[in-house]
Amino acid sequence: MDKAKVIAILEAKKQTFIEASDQIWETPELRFATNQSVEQHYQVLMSEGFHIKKGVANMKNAYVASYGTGSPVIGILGEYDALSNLSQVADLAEEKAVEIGGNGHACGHNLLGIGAIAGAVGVKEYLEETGQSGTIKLYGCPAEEGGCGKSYLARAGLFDDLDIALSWHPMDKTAAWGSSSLAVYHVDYHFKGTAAHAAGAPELGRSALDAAELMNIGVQYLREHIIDEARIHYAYKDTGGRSPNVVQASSTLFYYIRAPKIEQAKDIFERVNRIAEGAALMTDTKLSIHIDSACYNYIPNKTVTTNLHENLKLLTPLSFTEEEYAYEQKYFDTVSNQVKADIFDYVHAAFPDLDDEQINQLANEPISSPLYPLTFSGKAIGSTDVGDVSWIVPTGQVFIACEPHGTPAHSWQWVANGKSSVAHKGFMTAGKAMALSAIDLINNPELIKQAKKDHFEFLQGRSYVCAIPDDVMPEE
Ligand SMILES: Nc1ccc(C(=O)N[C@@H](CCC(=O)O)C(=O)O)cc1
Repeated sequence: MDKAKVIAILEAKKQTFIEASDQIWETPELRFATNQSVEQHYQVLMSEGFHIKKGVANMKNAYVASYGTGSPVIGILGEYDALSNLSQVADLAEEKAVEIGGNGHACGHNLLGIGAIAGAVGVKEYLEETGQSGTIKLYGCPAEEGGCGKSYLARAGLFDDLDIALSWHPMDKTAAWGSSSLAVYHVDYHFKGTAAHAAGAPELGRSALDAAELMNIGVQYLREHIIDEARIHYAYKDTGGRSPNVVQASSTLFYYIRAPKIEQAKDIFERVNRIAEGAALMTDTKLSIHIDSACYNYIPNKTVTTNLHENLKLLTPLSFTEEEYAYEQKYFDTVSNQVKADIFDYVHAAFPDLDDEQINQLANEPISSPLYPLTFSGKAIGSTDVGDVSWIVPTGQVFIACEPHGTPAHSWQWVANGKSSVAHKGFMTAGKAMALSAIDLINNPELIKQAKKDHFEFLQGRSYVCAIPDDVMPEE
């Protein structure tokens, strides 16, 4: 069975995938609470004859679906969680919530998970028809956003029997993913004070809200004295209530502490802890620190990533209809001139042989069509729990342009675009790329051997130890 046939089989199933992806878009769920979203996955996987193990690694909405027998064992990683406060009307080119304060699929995980399923189905069809030895395992991973679901799967050893892992992410450009990501610690800082009448007896109150504010100020001073690449952000989970006339007796801050390497993130985490202790001392409150989750930096495997790049060559440049270009144009019009200028520079750097007119043409596409050259440098984008997987097994990923050019992840534009035909094309391209690579890997044991060699060279004797303490369990 050749690659063209796998592509044709996937195209024939496109409508089923679209319905599941759109349905997940309609019910955006956070972190581990992806109850309805995972059901959409189960329906498709059951109808495709996968064997599904539900509720793995203490996460009721995590699963491993497999098909086939024997080696090699190829894993594909899927996600389906959304983000809070990013509700947005579909197909609308201005910011407008469906439900104010509601959740939204602003990172495209409705597409990500279904693209992963498409990839796994492509491999299944191939194994079925050729009768070759090989197992495809699809991992249903909740809580990529701020929960590190895959780190829990990793801690439970669920990736240990894989030869290779593959994944993808929606993006505004298409490329094999050769850059790293930031390691991150997610930490709750909880302060406990004493309530008292804020006018009548303030001297008897000890303010946990003051402690939280002082901690944030302390961290603000820390930022100058850490490495440039580090990132520290916070959200208030509890401000101690809505009554100014009560000295607030509790507060909780949720911090993300990020750096290129896990050891660097840990070092900064420990410095932030000392600032929190200082804030507790200053306010005479009690502090408790709780690691919510953590994940490693991503290590792109050279052999696997290069193979994905070769397969992307077969699937690019992406082609879109006039209607699709017009549809994406309305979002592209919301992008600032500064960002557009940055895109010009980016295209110029990636394709140095093009003249200005050609660069302008590519830079002004409302949805990006070309395959970008493969590089193993480049700035780390955010964090991802795929990082943990990449320390255990050689891992490769692709970015597929399915989002409006120049718009960032976690934006209303990504939510609005999430049920468009461009978005659907994107997950189909991703599924095909992963299926084709898996097929190459199944047919070329040498590739897998080389990928493992790269992996062990990178590790240099280090081994993966999950950064989440053993007693921390996934929490909704
Ligand atoms: N290709 C991508 C991979 C991850 C992300 C992303 O935004 N991840 C979240 C992960 C949050 C986390 O768990 O730390 C982030 O960085 O804030 C964005 C694009």
